[in-house]
Amino acid sequence: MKPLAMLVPYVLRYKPQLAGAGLALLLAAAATLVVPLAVRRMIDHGFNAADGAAINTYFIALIGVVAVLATASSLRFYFVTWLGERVVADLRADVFRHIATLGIDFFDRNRSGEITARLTTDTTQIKAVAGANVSIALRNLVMFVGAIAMMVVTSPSLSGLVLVALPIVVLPLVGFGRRIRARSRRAQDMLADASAYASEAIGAMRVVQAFTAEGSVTARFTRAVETAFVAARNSTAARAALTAFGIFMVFSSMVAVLWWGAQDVLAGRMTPGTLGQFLIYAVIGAGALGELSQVWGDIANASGAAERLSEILVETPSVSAPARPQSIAGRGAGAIAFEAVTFAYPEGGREAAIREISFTIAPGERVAVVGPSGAGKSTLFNLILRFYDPQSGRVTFDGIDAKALDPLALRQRIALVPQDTVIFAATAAENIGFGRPDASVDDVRQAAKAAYADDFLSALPKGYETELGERGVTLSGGQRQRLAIARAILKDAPVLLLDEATSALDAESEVAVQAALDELMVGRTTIVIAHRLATILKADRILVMDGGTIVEEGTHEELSRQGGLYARLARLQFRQDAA
Ligand SMILES: Nc1ncnc2c1ncn2[C@@H]1O[C@H](COP(=O)(O)OP(=O)(O)OP(=O)(O)O)[C@@H](O)[C@H]1O
Repeated sequence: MKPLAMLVPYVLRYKPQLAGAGLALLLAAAATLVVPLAVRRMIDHGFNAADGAAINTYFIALIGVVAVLATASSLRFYFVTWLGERVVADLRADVFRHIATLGIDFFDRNRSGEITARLTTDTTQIKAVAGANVSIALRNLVMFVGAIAMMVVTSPSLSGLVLVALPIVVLPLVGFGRRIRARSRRAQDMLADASAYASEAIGAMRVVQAFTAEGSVTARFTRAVETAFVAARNSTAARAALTAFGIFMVFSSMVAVLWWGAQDVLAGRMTPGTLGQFLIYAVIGAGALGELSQVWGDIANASGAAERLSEILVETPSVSAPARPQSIAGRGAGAIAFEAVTFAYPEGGREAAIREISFTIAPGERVAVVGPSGAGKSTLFNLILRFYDPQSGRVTFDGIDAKALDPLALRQRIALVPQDTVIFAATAAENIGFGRPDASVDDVRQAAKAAYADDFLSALPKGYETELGERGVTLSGGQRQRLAIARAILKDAPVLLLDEATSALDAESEVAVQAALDELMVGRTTIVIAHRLATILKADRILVMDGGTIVEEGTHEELSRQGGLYARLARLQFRQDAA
């Protein structure tokens, strides 16, 4: 049950509720255990006493006890369920916070659907346990211990018999619990697999339908669900066996003890009332043990889920700030340099994506990076943003090694306009203010104006407050690009990384996007992965990449004259649109 230990610090944050739950629990248990005492008195004295008043007192007292029991039980339920919900809410937030700090390589390695499943289904499993089941388990544990104690008080000799039988019942239960945990872990893994596949397929439904792949996608999902079912069935079978075993062992040993007690009563060594009282305690104890064995299964389940969560929590960010990071002066000048940088992706096999690359870009310089597909252009961006650290060489920002910087401080000084703009399910204003949540409405509007996005944004049904993204208005390609540019303008960073879209826009959008970009590039160090001739012509310098190295460097005229890779690309590949 070790994985569940991770929950302890979470539960301990809420000591008052914990104390409330504990108190209610003890009260309820005590009330339950008082009842048999009254029953014995009734059997042994009550029925042959002529005094009806005594009987009445017993019954009234009994109602009082039941009232305490009812109140305490309801309080226990409330506090414990509250704790479960609270702990899981905290846990979810913590796991997400942690995920957000992890290096990009973590997201290369793990499917996003799989991570989401851990955040949702695994935590739900834990909620069931941290809430209701712990409550049931604790109640039954207290009841069990209480019942045993009262049995000893009632009849030490009969209790001795019970205590001998106990280990025979309990020890196998523990073994079962282990088996269940392993199986449940597997069931959760399979389920996460299925949901990861579903979210991938649903996200790509356009492509799925365009290729009429509905059938094969559905078949694959069905298979994944089927595997998850088999895993769940195996785990359930183990739990069912546990339940049968638990109930049989508990009740058969009780019957044996009862038979023994009956002999004592017949021989006159024990009053019938005492046996009755003992019997009720035995039923309570046995019932508690039976329930415990069921809950044990649930707890084992949750333990599997907790294990999956802790695997995420122990992941350490591959890129993090050094103990004492150096600081960039003020806003930063925006000088970028690569010094003999070699880098291979963690998942990319042994082949380096870039090799021994060196270049210097002065503040305010405008550099175009060109090269065939797979040359390593995007990898340059990944290293400048410090999504990864190079295996050898250094990447510097204003002369400081990126590894000596806090990645947050570094990224705050870089604005990225990616090839495909991600629009979040949020309002247009929130989408633009993404990198600067504190920006005022006015700032957002200014940025949108500069990005030539104000016209179409103002024309939306609710203007800047219109919901965009999955559940809202869909923007056209050119509009999305201008929104991304507005986002970058608002961020106002000294360095701009621009991954030019390969797809052509219609002439009018193209002009707007180009004008927006010109606005954005003013006064910033700009590195652009260029696909358009117009962009390349405006660059101060062109870096030509091929196979992970820089093969040519110069201006358009110089490189065209050389008649190398650039001249060939310029002829075949760069879009020569107007503007
Ligand atoms: N996350 C990754 N994990 C493993 N390998 C990667 C990863 N990203 C890129 N690569 C590999 O690194 C090499 C360089 O890729 P990169 O994306 O930098 O090329 P590019 O020049 O930007 O190409 P394109 O113009 O097609 O986008 C390629 O061989 C690619 O397969």
